[in-house]
Amino acid sequence: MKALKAFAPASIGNVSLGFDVLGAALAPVDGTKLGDEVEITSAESFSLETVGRFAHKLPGDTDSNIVTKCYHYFCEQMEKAGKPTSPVALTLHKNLPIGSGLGSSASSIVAAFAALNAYFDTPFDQDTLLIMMGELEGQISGSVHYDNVAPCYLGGMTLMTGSEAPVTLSLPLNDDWYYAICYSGISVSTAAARDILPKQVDMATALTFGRQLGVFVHALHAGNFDLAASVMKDVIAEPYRKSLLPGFDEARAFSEETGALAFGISGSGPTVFAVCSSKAQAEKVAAYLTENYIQNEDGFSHVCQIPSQGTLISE
Ligand SMILES: Nc1ncnc2c1ncn2[C@@H]1O[C@H](COP(=O)(O)OP(=O)(O)O)[C@@H](O)[C@H]1O
Ligand SMILES: N[C@@H](CCOP(=O)(O)O)C(=O)O
Repeated sequence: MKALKAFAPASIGNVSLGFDVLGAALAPVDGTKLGDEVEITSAESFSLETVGRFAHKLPGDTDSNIVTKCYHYFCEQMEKAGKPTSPVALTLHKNLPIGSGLGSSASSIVAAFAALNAYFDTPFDQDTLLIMMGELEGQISGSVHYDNVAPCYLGGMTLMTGSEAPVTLSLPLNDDWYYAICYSGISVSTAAARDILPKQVDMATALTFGRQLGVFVHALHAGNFDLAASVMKDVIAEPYRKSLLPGFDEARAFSEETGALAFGISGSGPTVFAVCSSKAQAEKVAAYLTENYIQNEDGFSHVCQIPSQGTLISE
């Protein structure tokens, strides 16, 4: 019987300065597997089983699970392409909290599509699959954005092109940066956190956004990481979203006092991240966040780096 699994890591959407166009995969340095996993095997009829730490927070009915929607969408696309499918049994290991800002829905979507594509002998190329992933992410959050699905699938830090081929570009990574991340334990709906944003930005904000993104990309390619860090500021979403995040200003203040290079909201929150120039500094910020930013037993902190590996397929 054919069987395989796909692990898809957590990710930071926006990375502060790139609303909807910049994202980064995350891997805890202690080896914790932070991400969802989908197992796939042949079956008489389609089924989805959900297990894992956050499975109990998923919608009760299988049809509402985004993984089921991925399966049906994948089969439709296969039919359009004149390729055969067969029923499969899926198991979703829901390890990421929902509404966390860690790309939880993206992780399930990417793991599902990657598992299906591998199981059916790679009928779709990378860009086609990314477009399918973005479509499903859009169904959940209210608008198509690739800043979680792209790094989750491909790894690294990815910049969206706005084009269909390639959908995304990989940016150079700084191996010396460590990311202290902390999920507070509360849930923030991405769709709701998008709804509170103004539909238009003023000229000054647009100019700052464009300048920062241009400088950031240049600085990474030039290996000038201090310059890159200096423009990691969110002028689009943070001013509106931080009101949803108890303890955000205090956490930023501590992070800055400790010498962190940048601090911001991961995706639509409540997870926050600090970019640190050493592992020891990231550990110090993570310890503060654990003590002061976590609100309940669902919360957690990790010291992470950005892995160059995204989704991993294994037997
Ligand atoms: N496999 C899944 N993983 C995450 N969310 C799912 C899944 N299936 C369905 N959902 C629903 O999709 C929505 C995801 O909310 P969202 O705020 O976008 O989460 P996140 O920001 O963590 O991706 C929730 O209403 C959740 O119940
Ligand atoms: N660019 C999106 C990212 C949402 O990330 P999530 O992890 O909160 O789903 C946004 O900022 O709305």
